[in-house]
Amino acid sequence: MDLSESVDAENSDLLQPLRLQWYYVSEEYGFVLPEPLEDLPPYYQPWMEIAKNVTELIDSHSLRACVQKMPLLETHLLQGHRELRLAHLTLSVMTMGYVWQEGENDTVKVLPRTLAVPYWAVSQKLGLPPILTHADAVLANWKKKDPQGVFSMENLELLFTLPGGKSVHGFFMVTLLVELAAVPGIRAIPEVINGVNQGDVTMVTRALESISLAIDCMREALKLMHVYVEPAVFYGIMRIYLSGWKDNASMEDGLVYEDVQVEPMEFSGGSAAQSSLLHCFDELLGVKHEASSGAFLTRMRSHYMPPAHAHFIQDISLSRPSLRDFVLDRASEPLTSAYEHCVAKLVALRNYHINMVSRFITVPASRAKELRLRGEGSGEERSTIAQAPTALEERGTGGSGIMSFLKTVRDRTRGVSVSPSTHPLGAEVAQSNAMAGPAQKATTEASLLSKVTSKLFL
Ligand code: HEM
Repeated sequence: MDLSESVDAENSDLLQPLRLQWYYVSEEYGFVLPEPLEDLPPYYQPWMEIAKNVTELIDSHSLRACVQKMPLLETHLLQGHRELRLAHLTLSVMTMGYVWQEGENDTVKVLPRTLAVPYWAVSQKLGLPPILTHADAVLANWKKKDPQGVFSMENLELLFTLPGGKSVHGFFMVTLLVELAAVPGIRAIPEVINGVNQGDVTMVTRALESISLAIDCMREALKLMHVYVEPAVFYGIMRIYLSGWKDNASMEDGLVYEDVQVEPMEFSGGSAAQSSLLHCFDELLGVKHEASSGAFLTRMRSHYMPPAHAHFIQDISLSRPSLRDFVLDRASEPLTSAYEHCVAKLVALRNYHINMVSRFITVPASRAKELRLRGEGSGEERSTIAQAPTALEERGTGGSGIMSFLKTVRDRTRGVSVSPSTHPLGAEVAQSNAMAGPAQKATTEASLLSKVTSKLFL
């Protein structure tokens, strides 16, 4: 069975012990695609040649012309899941470049058939949308320079890049390290569910302890974003290439995929909201999201993740009795404390992320506004922040109203606590609330790296 197919009913019967391999989740890599292919068969070289040179072609304003001259290739020669994932990534990189080559003021209404037809076919086979997703840009876009070496920023390379130089490598590879840091927590999920089914309090308690440790490691890995990504470059240059054509004022009508469908289609841009990690932890802990943020997250899950991973999340949500009910029912102090730690760590992670979004989006957005109003700024600012698309100013790449969305999601996470007034990690949560961007700047790269790599077992 392929990762793109849904898990069969027999396997997903939760009376059997839950296993990661049913859902193509790796014990070693979690949701990350193990050892992605680097090249397609020779027939697909026209795609590879353009996709490998996308940034240069954008710089010289010639990507659109190249794509229009590209031959229309068949997709039936693509074999197996990894070839399809590489094809999707290749076509996604070309599409984002094609649409946004001239910035927000000269977008296109039609994606030419040379790109649209194979892109649609590959997307259908994978169950992914025809736009760059987290599953492409992060999960399937990596290579170790030294295959025997560790997963570290220095030893990781992107297969494909987009405009933004080193910050693009930083953004995708730090996100990859967050995915990898979560793996022990993902491995512990079946233990929690199977432990609850067997009424084994000790097993559930231990598995929850692994999960809270893994969430801590995710937060440590996330800190590297401040070291490897320039906020001005992220905001002014990179962000547009991640953005989509749904709820986007500069592409109000969406995009016509030529020879696929006459009517335009709308798709959200790439975002780590499409990562399966937090969806899994939310479902396990019983976090119930508020209507509109919940609808956004459900849309990300249903349409922007590999289907087998979305199925895993769904099966976690369906497991009965729920973990939270089990914790309340058993009233065991170590079990309750382990559950509360997970909730608190997840709140702390979301708080950290909110502060990061403020540094990478809110602050540069207000500077960009100021520059536009006053027409000032250094040469560097004019070549980065000042270029930022105005349509994305207050919206996430997925089109959401960023801060209120993120805070609502964080508050709902906090709300799942079984003893909110006596939060065991109240102080830690409060501290992470107070840690705004500049404070983190003071943390040296060396100390961050040593902390993270010492926990990155891989
Ligand atoms: C510079 C780095 C980052 C920025 C600026 C950023 C920005 C955003 C924005 C604007 C949203 C709102 C939804 C959307 O627009 O798609 C979002 C959501 C989200 N992001 Fe990030 N993000 C960053 C890195 C990461 C990383 C590394 C992860 C971890 C894998 C992550 C995980 C999430 C999750 C899970 C959501 C959904 C909301 C939630 O569950 O709390 N983000 N992010």
